[in-house]
Amino acid sequence: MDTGGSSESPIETKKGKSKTPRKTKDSVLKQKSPAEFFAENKNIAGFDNVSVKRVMFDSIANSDLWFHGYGLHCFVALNVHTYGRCVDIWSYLPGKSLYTTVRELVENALDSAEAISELPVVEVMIEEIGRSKFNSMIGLTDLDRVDAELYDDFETVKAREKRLAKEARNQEIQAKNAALGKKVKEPAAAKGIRGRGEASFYRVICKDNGRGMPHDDIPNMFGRVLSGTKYGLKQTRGKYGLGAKMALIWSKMSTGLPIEISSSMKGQNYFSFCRLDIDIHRNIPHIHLHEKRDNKERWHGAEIQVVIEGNWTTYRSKILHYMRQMAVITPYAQFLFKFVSDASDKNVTISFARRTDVMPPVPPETKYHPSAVDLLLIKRLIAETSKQNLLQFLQHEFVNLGKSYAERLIGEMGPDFSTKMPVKSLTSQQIVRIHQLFRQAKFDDPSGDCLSPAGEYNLRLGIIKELHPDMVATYSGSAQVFEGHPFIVEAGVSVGGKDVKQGLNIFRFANRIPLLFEQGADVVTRTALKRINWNSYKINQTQDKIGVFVSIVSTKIPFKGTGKEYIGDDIKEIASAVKTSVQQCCVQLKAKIVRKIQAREQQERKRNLSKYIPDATGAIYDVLQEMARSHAAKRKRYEGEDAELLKKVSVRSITKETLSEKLAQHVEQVDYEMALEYATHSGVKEEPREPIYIQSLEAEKQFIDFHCPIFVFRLFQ
Ligand SMILES: Nc1ncnc2c1ncn2[C@@H]1O[C@H](COP(=O)(O)OP(=O)(O)OP(=O)(O)O)[C@@H](O)[C@H]1O
Repeated sequence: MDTGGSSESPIETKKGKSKTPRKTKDSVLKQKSPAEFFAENKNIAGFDNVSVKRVMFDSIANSDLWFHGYGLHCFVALNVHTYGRCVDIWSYLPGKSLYTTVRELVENALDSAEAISELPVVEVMIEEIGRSKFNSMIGLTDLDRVDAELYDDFETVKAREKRLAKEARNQEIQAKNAALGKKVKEPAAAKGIRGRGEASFYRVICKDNGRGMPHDDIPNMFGRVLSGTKYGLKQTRGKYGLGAKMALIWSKMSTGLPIEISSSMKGQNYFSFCRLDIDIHRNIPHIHLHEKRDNKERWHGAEIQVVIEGNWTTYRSKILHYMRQMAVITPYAQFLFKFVSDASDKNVTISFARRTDVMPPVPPETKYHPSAVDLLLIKRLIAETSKQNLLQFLQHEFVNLGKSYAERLIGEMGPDFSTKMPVKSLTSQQIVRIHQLFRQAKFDDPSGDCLSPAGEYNLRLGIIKELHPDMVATYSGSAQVFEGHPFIVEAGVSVGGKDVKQGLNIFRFANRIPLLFEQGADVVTRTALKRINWNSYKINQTQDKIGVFVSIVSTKIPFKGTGKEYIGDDIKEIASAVKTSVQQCCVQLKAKIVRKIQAREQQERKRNLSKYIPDATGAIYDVLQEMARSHAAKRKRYEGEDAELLKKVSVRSITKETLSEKLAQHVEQVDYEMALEYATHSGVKEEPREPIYIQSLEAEKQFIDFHCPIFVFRLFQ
């Protein structure tokens, strides 16, 4: 009989004995530790390591280079997209990790200093480590290459010839251009093919003056994924208990080196030193050294040191941009950033000085809002509460739930519930009922008391210091709520400035963290691009240099993903608050812009009018002379007759009307209205105010010579 040999039926051996069915590989149940999961999915935490390189198709298709350059261990896949004659090559190279490591350490440093209300001082150093140095650090002998073709930076004879010919051609073009007096581009440094095996290891050190860590907690804080002190309902930069561990996981994966932590808390006479790595499979710290050392200097804070593979060349500007934006949103902190390399021309030292001692208050921890909890959370709160009965539980574990409202809610829950019933005795169904009611009932919105926004002052200060704009307006909205979580949006809009490109320059901050990636999908970008009618505020969206700064703080920032890169556009409360805040800034700016336009127009008209200064001078001179003549005629009349009256003969006031009339008569293109307007703006009133008694003809001349330039100056200043 044919058994069919189906995979479901036991396999018959030749001797007719049955064998235990062999399970296919993918049906074996496995577990993964959180550390393993994040090691395999580093990209969700911002440790993406895929690089994309666009290459001319022709230049690689028939070339050995293709196979040598990308065909070995670095090659992952050839992207199916072709762009004209180019293809994208996706390769597994250390990418964003250096940036994310710096970011995670800096944010921890700031959280730590702010938690003890200490004005933060954060020092970051990235030291480039060449391959030889790295090898000697790990005790690996530096070997010379034997089989050169084995390496991904190997250049075939053909490829070398081609490159040299191209370089020679370029030089020739440059020389020709120079001879023709054309602009000559700086020749690019002779590239060759840069080996990916060159220096790409970095020691990252971040030191702060924060609160430090308790000695015994350090291993778990750094060696156990998803462990941290920032899980409560509180506005902090950190949230997931992941960042520092990801830096360690990446260091373990790329260099195999452990992380080193030095830390001391205020008043401690020792500091803790801990060197550890992480047991990825068990998600537990693997401690190499953990000891207390003498703290002679009595410093407090932490210094974290980690060695990772990375990419400074590509991420240099992102890292510096991040530090710069951090300085904008944290002007009360002092940052020192250093990049140190063996090639001293690559070294970078930047310090961002503290610009204010005004620090936002430490955000307090708050309780959950009834509309923001789910079933699991209610169960957890019940398990953790110290309150005995249902009424006390509702009153004390949630915000905006007073005694009488809690009693009304319990009444509404049904006959099975009572205020005095022990909260720990609630059944699963009863908890579902509470949850349902929390969803349906009305509650006052949570207040923003638990939030600590950067403050309009700090925002404005940061913008002015970093961008030197021509104009800036800021706005701080009141607390609002999404899904039971309070949030505050603050915004700043600037026009003009240093190093600002034309069009919209968007700066996003969430819980005082600058967000630099995934800009296109972010609520701030979308709002600025699509929902603000810039023209109506007299701002030209494409020509003006516009800075849009939006800072959102909340006990829960609805980031998309754990990488904290952007806030989606799908929460309507946030989208609308962002729009209002930006609009409010624009309204303020519009008033300034209108004033500026008017001043510019007036300036312009004056500039135009200044062409007529000589004519105007003549006209004014005429007016004054006329006055002097009439004065002289009077003098003549009284001379020898009435000495007393003669003494009183004065030069009468010149009025702006007289002046304007004369100007209009004598100055081409200036009519009476215009002259009057100018005379008024220029402050020409009655001149001279007091009668002037001129005793001689010489004095008359002096009067004219003195007053004529004054009028001209007033008119055209
Ligand atoms: N420089 C530091 N000073 C004091 N404590 C620190 C410092 N760095 C880390 N910690 C402690 O280690 C914990 C874990 O840090 P980690 O960066 O892994 O996560 P997190 O900051 O809590 O959250 P997130 O993953 O969102 O950044 C922190 O919650 C904090 O208690």
